[in-house]
Amino acid sequence: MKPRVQLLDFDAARLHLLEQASSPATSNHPTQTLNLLEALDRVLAAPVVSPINVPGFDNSAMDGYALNVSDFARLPESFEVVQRIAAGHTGSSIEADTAARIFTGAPIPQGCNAVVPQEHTTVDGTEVKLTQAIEHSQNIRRCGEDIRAKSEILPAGVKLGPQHLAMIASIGVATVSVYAPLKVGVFMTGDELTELGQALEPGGIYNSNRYAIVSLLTKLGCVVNDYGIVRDSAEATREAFIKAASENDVVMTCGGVSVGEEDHVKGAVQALGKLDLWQISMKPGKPLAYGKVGQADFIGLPGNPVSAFITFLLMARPFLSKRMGLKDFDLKYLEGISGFDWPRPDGRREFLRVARKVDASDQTVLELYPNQGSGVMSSLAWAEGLADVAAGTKIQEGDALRYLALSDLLS
Ligand SMILES: Nc1nc2c(c(=O)[nH]1)N[C@H]1C(S)=C(S)[C@@H](COP(=O)(O)OP(=O)(O)OC[C@H]3O[C@@H](n4cnc5c(N)ncnc54)[C@H](O)[C@@H]3O)O[C@H]1N2
Ligand code: MOO
Repeated sequence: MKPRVQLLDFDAARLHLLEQASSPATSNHPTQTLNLLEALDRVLAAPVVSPINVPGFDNSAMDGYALNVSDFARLPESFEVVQRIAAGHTGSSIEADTAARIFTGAPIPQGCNAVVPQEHTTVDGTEVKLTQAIEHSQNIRRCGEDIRAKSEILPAGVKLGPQHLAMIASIGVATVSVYAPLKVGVFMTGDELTELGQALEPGGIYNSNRYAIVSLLTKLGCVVNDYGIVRDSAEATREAFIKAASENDVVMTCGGVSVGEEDHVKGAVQALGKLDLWQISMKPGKPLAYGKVGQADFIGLPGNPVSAFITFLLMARPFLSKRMGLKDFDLKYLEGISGFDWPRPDGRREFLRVARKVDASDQTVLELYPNQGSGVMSSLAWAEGLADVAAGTKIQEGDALRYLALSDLLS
């Protein structure tokens, strides 16, 4: 009998994988200069420094009256309105105990030390009376209170979302330096795989993982080169690797990493490069493999559809994110409570497909999908999270349970 293979600890394998992920700054990955709207979802390659203050001048936060109050302890009966300042226009200095009609965003005139919203006033001709107490500096947005000139507003490694683009636009910067996307060559292995549009032969299945992996990579911001289906032969697998490794930063395969004699992926990697990791204590996803083929990183996902998806999210995604230069690449756990019993745990760490409910005391209760099989994609389509159950650990309803939100993993 062959000795039982020692599986690699999930965290140790994950950390090892992350250590192998060279950041684009150290690997001289090319950068691009893009206009802001083209840079959505791209990774900043250099910090953004503001040339200006934002706001660029003290301005009103309200439609109302800009006051020059000489003594906040002894307010005059009323203030005379001596000028009108709209946004985009500048006023002139206002004298003690006079006011300017002012609008949101308009520059605060010299002498003004408080703005009252118009709802807190009564107006009689050119006189404005206050109906509520006021404080020094109220409703004045100060120059530079959002962004200081010469300050770094975003570090390298930020994935540019709409909020970042707006912030960069507010300092008048029209272009940013981002990393060129990572090129990932993908192929699926298996004689049973059938492309959509073709009739299924006996024993055939549709190549559904292609749609998972290509879209997961695209969503992450990678350029995907899809090499299609590679038949179960050592030669075809080697040829596919040689081509994909010469044309991409990373080669990702799916299937053919288990122990059967039709599993040619590992052998091809060992022949052409180096197999660094294989067989991890996780369920689903045990046969996940990592290595190098030429200059390219190799990630071998298992063929079972749920295993491929989950190993992508938990292992490949953090690796690729770090490789893409993202500073925020690791898993983010949330706390919940089990809504189920798990009396027969596996010897591997398990990632269970769960949905979230909020109970009467506002706690997140995790409900289990009944079929946790590695081929059951309905479990993932239904799920909102992956509950993390330590190897060999029984769970009882009501126990604390950490989980990863799919909305985060798929963002
Ligand atoms: N004797 C053993 N058998 C298996 C072991 C083991 O340790 N000993 N491990 C099992 C585990 S765990 C997994 S996960 C799978 C993974 O195997 P492979 O990565 O080699 O994948 P395949 O054998 O090629 O396929 C597995 C399964 O997935 C289907 N598949 C494959 N590619 C696709 C695709 N592109 N789209 C949809 N479905 C796909 C394939 O038809 C198989 O049903 O191995 C276990 N076996
Ligand atoms: O690890 Mo496999 O993913 O159990 O089916």
